Amino acid sequence: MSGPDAERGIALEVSNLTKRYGAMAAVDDLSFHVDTHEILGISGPNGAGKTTLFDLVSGLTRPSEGKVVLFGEPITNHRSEQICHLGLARTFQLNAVFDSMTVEENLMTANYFGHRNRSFPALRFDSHSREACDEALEIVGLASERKRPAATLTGLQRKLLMLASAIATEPRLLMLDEPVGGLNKDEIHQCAEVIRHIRAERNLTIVLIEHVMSFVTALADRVMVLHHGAKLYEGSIAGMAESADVVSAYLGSSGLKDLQKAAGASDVHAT
Ligand SMILES: Nc1ncnc2c1ncn2[C@@H]1O[C@H](COP(=O)(O)OP(=O)(O)OP(=O)(O)O)[C@@H](O)[C@H]1O
Repeated sequence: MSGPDAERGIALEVSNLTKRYGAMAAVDDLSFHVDTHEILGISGPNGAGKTTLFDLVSGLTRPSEGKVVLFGEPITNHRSEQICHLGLARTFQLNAVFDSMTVEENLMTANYFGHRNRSFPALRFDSHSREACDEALEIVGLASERKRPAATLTGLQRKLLMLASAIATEPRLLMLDEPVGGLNKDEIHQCAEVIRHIRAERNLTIVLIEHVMSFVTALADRVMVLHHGAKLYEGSIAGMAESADVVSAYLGSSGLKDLQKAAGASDVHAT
């Protein structure tokens, strides 16, 4: 770590970030920061700009304006693989694993290309990639599936493989885009436990986008709600339920009930 942000214990600092598509700002002059070892939950209505924000921070999309600093290092306009090598890994809403590879090949490939620069694009797995693969398999509970082709995994296992692939790059900041979308209640609980375990084991900072309130309340230290690309709310989960703006633009009365129920009934707590 280097630079003033690192000294202040800030993992990610986003300043005045904007992404315009024609006349529409998908992300609109957004500023926030994430402390090291914090879990920040991001919610908001469909089309609020959550995934675009992840794309901007992880280097998949270039910003129109603004600045992104990762562990004290400016990364605005860096390429995604450079950002990954600096310690930021992300997952995607939809399946993003190599179906034709086995589980362990997926993970060794993630480590091989995601951990450091490879000038020669050939797959020659070394002992470091094998160790990173073993550890990632263990941490998400997929060790018994290591030889299976990824295409044969269940929906939950594919989500866990995507998570393990991100872990295999040995990140310091993990960004998860709707990690439990499409999963049932038990699977959501299982994923929350895995993520809690990962944070504790790896001392990670995590930013997660999720609509499932039971999951957000189980894990997040703090939440930010986006609307039309801008910040509608930032603060505690309890405060989110009390924000008239959040209730009217996002939660509605049924979402508010879900949030209150989840906050009251959560049996998985952030460490
Ligand atoms: N490449 C693009 N070209 C034009 N418009 C885009 C592009 N990518 C995103 N948008 C628009 O930007 C806005 C924000 O989209 P984004 O996917 O970031 O929202 P989101 O909050 O992640 O939504 P969801 O919860 O449905 O995933 C939407 O209006 C979307 O249509």
